[in-house]
Amino acid sequence: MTYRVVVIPGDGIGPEVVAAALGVLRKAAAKGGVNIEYEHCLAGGAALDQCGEPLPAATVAAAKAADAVLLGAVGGPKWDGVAPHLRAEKAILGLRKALGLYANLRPVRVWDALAPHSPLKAEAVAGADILIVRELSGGIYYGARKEAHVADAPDEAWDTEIYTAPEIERIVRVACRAARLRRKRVTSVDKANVLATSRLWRTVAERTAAAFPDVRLDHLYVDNCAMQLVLAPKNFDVIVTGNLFGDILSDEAAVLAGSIGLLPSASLGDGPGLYEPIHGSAPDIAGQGVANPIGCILSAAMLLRHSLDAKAAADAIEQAVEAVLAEGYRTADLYRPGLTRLSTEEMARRIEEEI
Ligand SMILES: NC(=O)C1=CN([C@@H]2O[C@H](COP(=O)(O)OP(=O)(O)OC[C@H]3O[C@@H](n4cnc5c(N)ncnc54)[C@H](O)[C@@H]3O)[C@@H](O)[C@H]2O)C=CC1
Ligand SMILES: CC(C)CC(=O)C(=O)O
Ligand SMILES: [Mg+2]
Repeated sequence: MTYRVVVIPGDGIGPEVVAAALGVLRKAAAKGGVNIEYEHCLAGGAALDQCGEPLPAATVAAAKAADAVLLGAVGGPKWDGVAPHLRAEKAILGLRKALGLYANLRPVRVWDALAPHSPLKAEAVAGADILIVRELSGGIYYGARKEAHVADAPDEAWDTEIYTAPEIERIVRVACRAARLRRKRVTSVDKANVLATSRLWRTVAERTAAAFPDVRLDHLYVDNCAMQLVLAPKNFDVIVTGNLFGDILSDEAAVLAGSIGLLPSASLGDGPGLYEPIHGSAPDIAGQGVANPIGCILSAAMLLRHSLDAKAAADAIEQAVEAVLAEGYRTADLYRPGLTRLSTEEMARRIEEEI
């Protein structure tokens, strides 16, 4: 059988990390006997430049027909001035919606080789292993908003957060199922002391988790969670939360790992999955060959595991990443004197060799 993977490099460092990840994916797939055909598609600023819209219908159609999608990142200052409906970031939100991707899995793993160099206390982060389960197709990113993009100066704007019980139920179920394969703890994060959506979230989370008696559910307000994540990360197993809170907390959790360039993600629904590093297009370092490709490479491993049923190939990538870090190879974001500094491309080649 031949799998079909749509590749969307996007903007900024997106094409750099995707090229790196593709090399590693090809190597792991070849070694594991997994046949993959690739189709490159446009989205984001690159699509805006070439087609006049951030998410061409052809990209959506190709993604829907594929087994999985590998994406870099979209957006950047070049396109920040366009009308809101043309923003490059609309591509990512549109693609997630079109593919029905409601569950965003963001594993945060602190590699042994990196804990000693953490900006946080090494003993606090060493061994931390958290899975953030972020609701991805609802919440404030998708609610109605008033946004003035007229010539007159605006003096009011609003965004709306709507969550329904079925949306909360299905994401809490994902979190509880994931916890069963881990340390059987789910922390549901909300702002139920203020927000109506959060009070619904808490009630539905309780009700849903009751069907998983072997899983311990607790609740934290998001502000406290933000603090506990850096103070006592080892107290967390699975975190389940809404779209906005999950977006913010996962960037924060990247500090535990050492760099946002390390964190992968899988966005899952009932059809093809979308795999992307959690970072954005990093315009400040784009084009310099210094971006850390490991988040995108580990996203490719998640793609193999979740969409192509290729566990051995996924494991091979993760083991190679661990080995290369243990051997002291680092991109600029994690470089320290005494270690070996590699470019984006060199890091990918080193991981390929390790596989
Ligand atoms: N999924 C996506 O396509 C996302 C797109 N964006 C877009 O990306 C653009 C830039 O957003 P920012 O807020 O600056 O977030 P960002 O994640 O692109 O960058 C934040 C910081 O992390 C660094 N960084 C990010 N990825 C890195 C990597 N692989 N290796 C080393 N350092 C890395 C950057 O250099 C920067 O200092 C914006 O247009 C934003 O809307 C932001 C987040 C996600
Ligand atoms: C367009 C944004 C919602 C993308 C983002 O920051 C993310 O999904 O992490
Ligand atoms: Mg984000």
